[in-house]
Amino acid sequence: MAPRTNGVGIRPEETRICVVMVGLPARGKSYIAQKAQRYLKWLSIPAATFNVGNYRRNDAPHPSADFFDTNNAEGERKRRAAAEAAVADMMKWFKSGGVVGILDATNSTKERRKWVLDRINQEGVDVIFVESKCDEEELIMANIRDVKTTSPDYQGQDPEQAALDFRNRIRNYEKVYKTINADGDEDHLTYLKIMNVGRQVIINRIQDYLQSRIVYYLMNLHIRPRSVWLSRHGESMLNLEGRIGGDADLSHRGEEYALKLPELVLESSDRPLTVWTSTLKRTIATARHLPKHYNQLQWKALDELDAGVCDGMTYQEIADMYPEDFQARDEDKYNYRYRGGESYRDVVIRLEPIIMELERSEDILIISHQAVIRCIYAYFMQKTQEESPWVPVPLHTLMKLTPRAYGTEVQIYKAEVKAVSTWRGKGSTAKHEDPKPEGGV
Ligand SMILES: O=P(O)(O)OC[C@H]1O[C@@](CO)(OP(=O)(O)O)[C@@H](O)[C@@H]1O
Repeated sequence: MAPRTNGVGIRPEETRICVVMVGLPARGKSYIAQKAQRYLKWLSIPAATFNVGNYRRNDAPHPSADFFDTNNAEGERKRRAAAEAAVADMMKWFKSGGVVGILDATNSTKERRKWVLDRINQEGVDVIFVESKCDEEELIMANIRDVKTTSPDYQGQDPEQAALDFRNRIRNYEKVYKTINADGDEDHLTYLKIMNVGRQVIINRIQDYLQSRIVYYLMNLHIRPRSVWLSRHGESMLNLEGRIGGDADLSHRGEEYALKLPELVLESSDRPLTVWTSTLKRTIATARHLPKHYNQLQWKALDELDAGVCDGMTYQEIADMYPEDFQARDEDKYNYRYRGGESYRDVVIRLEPIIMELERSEDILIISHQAVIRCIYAYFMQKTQEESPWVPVPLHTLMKLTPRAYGTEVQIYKAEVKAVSTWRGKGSTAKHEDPKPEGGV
């Protein structure tokens, strides 16, 4: 049999990349590492982050700033041992099928980068350095406040003291920090240098497909404050009948939701949003009462999962006509592809440009469909492929997702307009049933 890709163009058994983060503390490295990991896993590329700080904490849980002074021999030894332990674990993880390992540490000297490169190359793994360089005081201060005062290093300490100590720690790093290729003798390295979170980027010797995809994704990230709003369309005529797919109009209650939506949006935001809908009537109709000055854009990629030959059927009709398919879908809902239609995996792949554009943009409201919203929600909330196709996404509910340093905050706004439930539990052929309490929104 010909070798198969995992649907996103890579052959996992032939690819192993280590992304080595570089940069002073409080430059958003962990944020970048966490985002990259989440994105890759969402695309079914096995990815994991190895945070050297976590290894160092085993040996030095609450170090003060002078621990990080390069003249402190004991500190130096412990920091080096932590880096070694993280790299060793990553190598074990690669042997168990890992594809992209992310080494989250400062790696801020040439010597350390040389050591990391030699150590990792010797195992046959490619290295790409990703440096986050930032000299905007405001961004750095926000990072100090946001992340470091909640860091386990400063647990139980006065936040003001913690911030002061943390600034001294940064000073110690600054004494020895060398940006990549500052002296022109690191030109052989594969690297991406991101300045002031995307304002300027330098790319050097990026080699293959997966590396360029990672770089492309990271180039699109920004950390300006913003949120993403998600809503399904208002209840449709087919929802009322428990029929899937189609291109139906809104029901009477669906129209009511469309009228209520501007109010819900204004309650959740004081800035104008850009609205993205699918190309289907029910999402366009749901968006039509939003303020005229909101830009609107229709995306084919936001259309509902294509149910192929089952389009327009009820779950009962599918179970009667295609019993094996009905069962196969329940057994592996993420991978099951409707005859002549799509799987959740297919939807994720077609949503990739949406995610890329979302990362580049600021406040966006997406009005789409049950399966599509589940996939976008899974990206932000790190839902697994087993969980995501079953997440309840009720009608007439607006969700606001706000990316934070270590995850995504969710706020829910419910319009008080009744609607049927379109959630379906495993094995069930009910037209409408209440979602099980676990998970979802
Ligand atoms: O994957 P499941 O759970 O079947 O949910 C997807 C289904 O949700 C529905 C409603 O049942 O979405 P939508 O409300 O956008 O029409 C179907 O069209 C779609 O096939």
